[in-house]
Amino acid sequence: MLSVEQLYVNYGEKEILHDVDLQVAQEEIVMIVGESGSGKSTLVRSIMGLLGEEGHITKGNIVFQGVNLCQLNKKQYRELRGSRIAMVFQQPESSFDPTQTIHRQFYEAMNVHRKVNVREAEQTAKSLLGMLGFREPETILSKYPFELSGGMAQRVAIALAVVNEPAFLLADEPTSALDVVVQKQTLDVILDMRQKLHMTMLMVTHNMGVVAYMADKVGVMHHGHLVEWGKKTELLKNPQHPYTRELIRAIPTMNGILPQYQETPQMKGWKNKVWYSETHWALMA
Ligand SMILES: Nc1ncnc2c1ncn2[C@@H]1O[C@H](COP(=O)(O)OP(=O)(O)OP(=O)(O)O)[C@@H](O)[C@H]1O
Repeated sequence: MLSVEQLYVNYGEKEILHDVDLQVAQEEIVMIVGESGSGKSTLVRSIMGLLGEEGHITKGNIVFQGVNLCQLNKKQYRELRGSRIAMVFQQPESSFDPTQTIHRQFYEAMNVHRKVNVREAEQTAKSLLGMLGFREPETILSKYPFELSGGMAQRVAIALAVVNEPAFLLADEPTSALDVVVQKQTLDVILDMRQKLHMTMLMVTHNMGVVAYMADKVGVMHHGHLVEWGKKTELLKNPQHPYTRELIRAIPTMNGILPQYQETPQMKGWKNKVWYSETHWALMA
């Protein structure tokens, strides 16, 4: 589905990403962890084609569904964003126009990619918001972004990101600005969306608890290098790189021992999922 091949990225003269290689298969959730400044957001921005004036790919390829994204022009990239690849940001405000109602934002997000009428946009938005657990979606649609709480706004931002049913969703720390309870609800919503819309995902987090909860594969970034890459279960049980060991040791648990995986009935059909009690979750957030 997506393959990052020997990617080197600079901001100006400074090399930020060095020889990054990873593959994301259909419907997989890949999580990228690493300390602040290790290059996680730069990797996501490279995939989205949003490196800005200073940033550029100096070497390597990003291949999505057989197309080399590094060869797209700005117009082609714009067409891809929001339709086949979408993004959820850390701050939900980044996804909204503060001067428009939520309904208008759904309408415009859909209209960029295909002609829809207001009623059709409303129906789609209501159905998505319903899926995301809003009991009265029409009330949400009539609101302005500032009228939503942080947790509500992030769920609406997720709905807006997936309104055109993208094949691939990128998320840069989508829950770190939220409180612990809302964090878990939001992550569950993302898992639910993945299942309902058959999306593939790459998500950045600094939280190993989140990785343990929902990743299939994990990449660990350190000083712009992808120092470890593999299936979550293997990586958590048998980390190879000293930095990964450090990250895992830092997961707070009640007894200081890495929690054991438990297969539960809720996980039926969800390969490699890890279940934690609410208490455990709160401790790890
Ligand atoms: N627009 C920019 N211009 C110049 N340097 C930048 C720019 N954006 C990021 N950098 C630098 O690139 C490096 C990687 O930053 P990046 O934001 O990708 O790291 P990160 O792992 O996402 O960090 P965080 O977890 O704090 O968001 C850092 O040294 C940062 O200072």
